[in-house]
Amino acid sequence: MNGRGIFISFEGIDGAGKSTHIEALAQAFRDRGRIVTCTREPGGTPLAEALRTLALEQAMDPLTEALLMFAARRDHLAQVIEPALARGEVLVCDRFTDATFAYQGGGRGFDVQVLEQLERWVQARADGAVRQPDLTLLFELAPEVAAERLAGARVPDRFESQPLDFFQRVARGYARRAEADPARFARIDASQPREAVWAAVRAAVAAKGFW
Ligand SMILES: Nc1ncnc2c1ncn2[C@@H]1O[C@H](COP(=O)(O)OP(=O)(O)O)[C@@H](O)[C@H]1O
Ligand SMILES: Cc1cn([C@H]2C[C@H](O)[C@@H](COP(=O)(O)OP(=O)(O)O)O2)c(=O)[nH]c1=O
Repeated sequence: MNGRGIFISFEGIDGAGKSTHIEALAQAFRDRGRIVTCTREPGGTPLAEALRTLALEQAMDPLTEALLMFAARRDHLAQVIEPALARGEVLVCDRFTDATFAYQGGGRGFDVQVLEQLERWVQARADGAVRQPDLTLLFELAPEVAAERLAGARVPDRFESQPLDFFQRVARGYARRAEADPARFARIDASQPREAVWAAVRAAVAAKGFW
């Protein structure tokens, strides 16, 4: 059963606990009869996954890194996100543009005005509006705690191996985005036990009237 298209993004620093809940949220929508696409950024199409590998493994200057993120996003929007929303499906995405503002803008210190221009170009919809998620679940957790959770959990990539102060800047970048658009964001205290975090995710989705 399809309804109106719903676009939900998961955001937060590495190790905040996003991946732990994404599939459960997708399943909860499926249990309510919805068709769900679970996807991620950078990635989600063959081209964008190739760009992801480059961005996560190769050293590059900050503008190149930002352009790769937006190039991957453009392909993902055109091939996957916009078609799924047009079909009235639910699209759950592990990170979207807020991650670029947090990691490239906050973490790397890249010019946020340039990112805003890229955002307007890359996310332009056919009707001229700028595509944004309908709901962004922002998992907030102290970088020290996230680093402890990640220690030993997986091999760190080029971002995960950054020092704590990088993630403090990333977290501030996310907070600025949330403050600028509070209606879109649900800020979730990710320091709670898994069950309490899951309850907060469900409550945020319910508060939007999505089920
Ligand atoms: N609420 C929680 N309390 C303690 N550990 C958690 C919690 N949520 C997730 N974890 C663990 O923390 C680690 C990082 O979680 P993950 O979901 O992969 O984070 P992310 O996708 O945000 O990088 C994993 O080992 C996961 O099992
Ligand atoms: C979408 C996006 C991700 N990133 C970074 C954040 C993450 O460290 C990394 C990959 O995200 P993620 O999929 O969360 O990594 P993992 O599969 O290891 O959990 O890319 C950016 O720097 N900018 C962006 O625009």
